[in-house]
Amino acid sequence: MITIDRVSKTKAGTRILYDVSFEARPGRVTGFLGPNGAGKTSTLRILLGLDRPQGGAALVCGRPYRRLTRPLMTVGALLDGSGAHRARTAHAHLRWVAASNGLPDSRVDEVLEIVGLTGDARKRAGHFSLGMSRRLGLATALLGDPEVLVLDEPVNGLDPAGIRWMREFLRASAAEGCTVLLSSHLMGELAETADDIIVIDKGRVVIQGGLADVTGGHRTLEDAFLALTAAKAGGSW
Ligand SMILES: Nc1ncnc2c1ncn2[C@@H]1O[C@H](COP(=O)(O)OP(=O)(O)OP(=O)(O)O)[C@@H](O)[C@H]1O
Repeated sequence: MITIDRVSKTKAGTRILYDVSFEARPGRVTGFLGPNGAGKTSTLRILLGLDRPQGGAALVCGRPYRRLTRPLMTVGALLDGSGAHRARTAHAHLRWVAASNGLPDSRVDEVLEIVGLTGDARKRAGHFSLGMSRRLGLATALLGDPEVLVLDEPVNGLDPAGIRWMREFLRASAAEGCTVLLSSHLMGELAETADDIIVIDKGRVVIQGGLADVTGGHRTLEDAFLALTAAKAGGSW
């Protein structure tokens, strides 16, 4: 369960989040959608304890990230890049993260297998393609077998087969009871993957609900999105 409760944030003297509130529930994929600069990454960074809000609370399983006793076993996060040092192999990176979180080495081979990187495990992260880096980032997020997944633009850099694989993986995770929250620019992709949608624009949630409710009387999620946000004015999307 993820709870974002009236989160506000000011950066460099400018308000970037205004009382943002929503929930992402277990067993569902929740899509977090918004134009460039809407506040998606800022919200996810607060949720993951990388930034502090000026007001409100962001909770994972009822607690702020910083108060989780074993964060990697509660929430797996995929933000920019893989998080691995360029000179480290995928296997060495994962072993290092596993060891520093008290997780067994055996889990490293399991997550490499899940994300399809077993054959590339001994390659250096610096030699990985963008898509391979996303897979390594996801493998790291999965090390603790967390019940919550938070992913910022997870299909960025993936080829069509990779996109389909990611979609199926996220749907299967939700089917097993995980809470999955992902941001994406790709409305078609979100419409295929998400059960619930939150649309944020200029730091404010403009609509949230089940995919069918948000799409409402519009033909597609993209039409609904364009009608709801400044992007319809040929803006920043
Ligand atoms: N360090 C910072 N200092 C000042 N302003 C910032 C900083 N980081 C982000 N912002 C501003 O906060 C707003 C929200 O940015 P954020 O990155 O959260 O948006 P986003 O929805 O993730 O956008 P994108 O889809 O382009 O990644 C933007 O107006 C951005 O310029």
